Amino acid sequence: MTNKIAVIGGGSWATAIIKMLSDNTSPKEIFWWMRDTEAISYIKNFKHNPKYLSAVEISIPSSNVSADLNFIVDHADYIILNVPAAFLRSTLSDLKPEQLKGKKIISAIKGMVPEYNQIIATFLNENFDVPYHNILVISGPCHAEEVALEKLSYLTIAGTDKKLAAVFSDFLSNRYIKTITSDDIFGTEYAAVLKNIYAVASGICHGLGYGDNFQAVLISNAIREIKDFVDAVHPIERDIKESAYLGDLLVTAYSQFSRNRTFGNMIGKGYTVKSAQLEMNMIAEGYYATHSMYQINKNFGVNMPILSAVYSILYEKEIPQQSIKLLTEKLS
Ligand SMILES: NC(=O)C1=CN([C@@H]2O[C@H](COP(=O)(O)OP(=O)(O)OC[C@H]3O[C@@H](n4cnc5c(N)ncnc54)[C@H](O)[C@@H]3O)[C@@H](O)[C@H]2O)C=CC1
Ligand SMILES: O=C(CO)COP(=O)(O)O
Repeated sequence: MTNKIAVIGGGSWATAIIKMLSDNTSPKEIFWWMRDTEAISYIKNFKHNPKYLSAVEISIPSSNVSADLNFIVDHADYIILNVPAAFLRSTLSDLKPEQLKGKKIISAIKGMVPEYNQIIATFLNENFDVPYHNILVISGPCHAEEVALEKLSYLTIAGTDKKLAAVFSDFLSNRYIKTITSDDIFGTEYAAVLKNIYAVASGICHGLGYGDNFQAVLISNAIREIKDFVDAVHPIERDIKESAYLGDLLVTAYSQFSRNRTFGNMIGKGYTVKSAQLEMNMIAEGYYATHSMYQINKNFGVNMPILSAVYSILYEKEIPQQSIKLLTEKLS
């Protein structure tokens, strides 16, 4: 039986995932949903996504690219969700839970559904009755731009059903993608959400003129905040130095390709949130995640001074210089 895999979303990461799946040799049929009908026509005519990773050649059949979500979902056994988290609820609003019955749903999103302050696995479970054993998460330090360049990258596939994680990871691995499996679906999701916030913090500090010496202190403190939070939310044995946790924090905080760092840098340089968002054609999940995580942490009470500083800048109109100056007194 040929495995049928759908990718939902038309941005950089969705385009990179289409490339990874296409460059993997196991037999499969790939479907692709995106909302932008002009981009779909362009892909059908010229085999490239016009707005995101436009150098990547798209080799899937034209008839498998569509803006009809029902058509794409009904054709697939594996559904990879990859719209930014802020748009997930509206994207899936016409879909009924029965349509996802028995299907394996994989989140490649690193963000929280803002309407519910939920990670994607919980959102799918509570709103679409998808059992946790049918849910996987794709994470790990990996920028879409480097996938386009076929630079060696490692992805972690996390799921409560480790066998399913192994089966799915065999669809993604190829000559430049190595896959690791994990059963820590909640810790992996929360760590991926949090690292975006710390990359925003890193960008803000860079924009304010702090140097590499301070960045190293900031990121050392950030990984401790991540560890304390994920241990509080989902206390299992985990090594926070694994690439899905520490690795993803490092690449997002330091890479030239990071959307979150770029967004933070603009805030540090004095842009308003609105103008920084307008300047980017891409989505910095850390902006939305800061709000959700700040609310969630009211229940857990974990000491997270970096999260609080970023929240005060993005949502309480605090002046970045002042918030970061106060933060520097709390780091060690
Ligand atoms: N880009 C990357 O290297 C990686 C991204 N991710 C995650 O993948 C997810 C998707 O991000 P990217 O592909 O980077 O997005 P992107 O920033 O490249 O593109 C933005 C996407 O959002 C869509 N969009 C914008 N406004 C919308 C609206 N009102 N309704 C619906 N869709 C809208 C655009 O059509 C586009 O598909 C995020 O959760 C991100 O954290 C995860 C790993 C790597
Ligand atoms: O998750 C990512 C890299 O692993 C992408 O991070 P950015 O969204 O900040 O580019």
